Amino acid sequence: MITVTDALDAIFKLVEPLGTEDVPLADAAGRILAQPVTATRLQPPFAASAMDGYALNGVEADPEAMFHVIGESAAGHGFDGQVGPGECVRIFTGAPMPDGTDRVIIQEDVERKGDLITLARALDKGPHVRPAGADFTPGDTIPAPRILSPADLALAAAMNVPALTVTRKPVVALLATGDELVMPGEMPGPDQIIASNAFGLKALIEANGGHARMLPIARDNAASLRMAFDLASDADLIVTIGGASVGDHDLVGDVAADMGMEQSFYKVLMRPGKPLMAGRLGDAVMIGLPGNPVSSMVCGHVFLVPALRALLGLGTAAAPRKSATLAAPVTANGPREHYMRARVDDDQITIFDSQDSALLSVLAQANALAIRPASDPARDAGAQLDYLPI
Ligand SMILES: Nc1nc2c(c(=O)[nH]1)N[C@H]1C(S)=C(S)[C@@H](COP(=O)(O)OP(=O)(O)OC[C@H]3O[C@@H](n4cnc5c(N)ncnc54)[C@H](O)[C@@H]3O)O[C@H]1N2
Ligand code: MOO
Repeated sequence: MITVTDALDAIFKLVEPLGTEDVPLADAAGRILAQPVTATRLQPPFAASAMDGYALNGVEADPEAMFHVIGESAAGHGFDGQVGPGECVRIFTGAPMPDGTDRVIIQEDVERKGDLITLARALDKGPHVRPAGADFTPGDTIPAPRILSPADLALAAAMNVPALTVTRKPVVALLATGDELVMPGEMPGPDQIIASNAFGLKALIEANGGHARMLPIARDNAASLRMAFDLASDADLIVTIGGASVGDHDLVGDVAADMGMEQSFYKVLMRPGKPLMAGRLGDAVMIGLPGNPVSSMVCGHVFLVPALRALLGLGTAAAPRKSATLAAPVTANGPREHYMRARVDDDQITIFDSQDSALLSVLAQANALAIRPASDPARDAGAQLDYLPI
């Protein structure tokens, strides 16, 4: 058995960042920017008013001074002329500042009669002008790689870049295995249960930039498993669920090996998740998850999400950990790194009593996986403990 760190490194060795594609801005949210975006223009492209009011030369802006209104500058329709001493231009937010002006007096500080304005005795500070290029100038970039946020897309749009080069979405084939499984909504036989794992994993994959494709459930025989593997041959990542352990009906490893899977490792010093396997099958990376529902989700957080990030060109790093204060003492841990369902509230971590890897209800209450290192000694309440937010 290998450690979690060695298993993750072995998975990273199997994974290469995927190629790129161009997508329109409107479809780019959450995608991974693969090439930096570079501005070729100024924003704003001219000095612009930040308020509705009157543009004038700031040195003349004395309390109660009077000015002639000689024109108007609105957003999309600037004022072409020159503004001289004693003159001003009616101006609106976003409009170009006319030549000869450098300050906007907000209209609340102005009394207007016909074409004459009088400034108030006490003036708002101003100048309420956004200099040309205040937001960005040619050559400014949105660096890559990054997960495109709503703000990034608005910025790229302002830079007049209509399409972005992003990393192709990893296609993940999810292959549930087991004679006991039926799909949600079907009528299970007396010895059957509902296939749940692929739904949690699909959500996890898609929240992390992948495209998950659920294959039909494979039965516990070689022919059915082979057929399912064949359906997965175009995937970047094949994720099997179940059939990974040592029982007579656990055939995933054998069938994959018969189909040419080059195994990288099998069995990891962790709890839950011990029977994890990984390797290369044709052009795809294969990760074989244990079938116990919580084991498959824990391995999803610990291995699948970092593998997706590596495929997306976001680097090779373990899922980021945080730390919190133990709310209650814990006993010594065994020889496997233990990922324990827990809740973190106000920086206090409470580990649930029940840690059976079949209990999804406990997972659904958890917002963290507390991490007990292998052979970690007993710890008192108040000690710090690492966890993965989930
Ligand atoms: N003698 C030993 N037995 C077991 C060992 C061991 O080391 N020696 N390891 C145990 C551990 S740890 C795990 S984890 C399980 C993993 O076994 P498999 O990967 O072979 O999983 P299955 O036997 O197929 O299923 C286990 C459990 O999970 C249910 N399951 C499977 N797939 C799904 C699904 N898609 N949705 C919902 N539930 C699923 C399945 O019905 C079983 O109850 O092996 C231990 N045994
Ligand atoms: O490792 Mo199993 O995944 O403990 O339940």
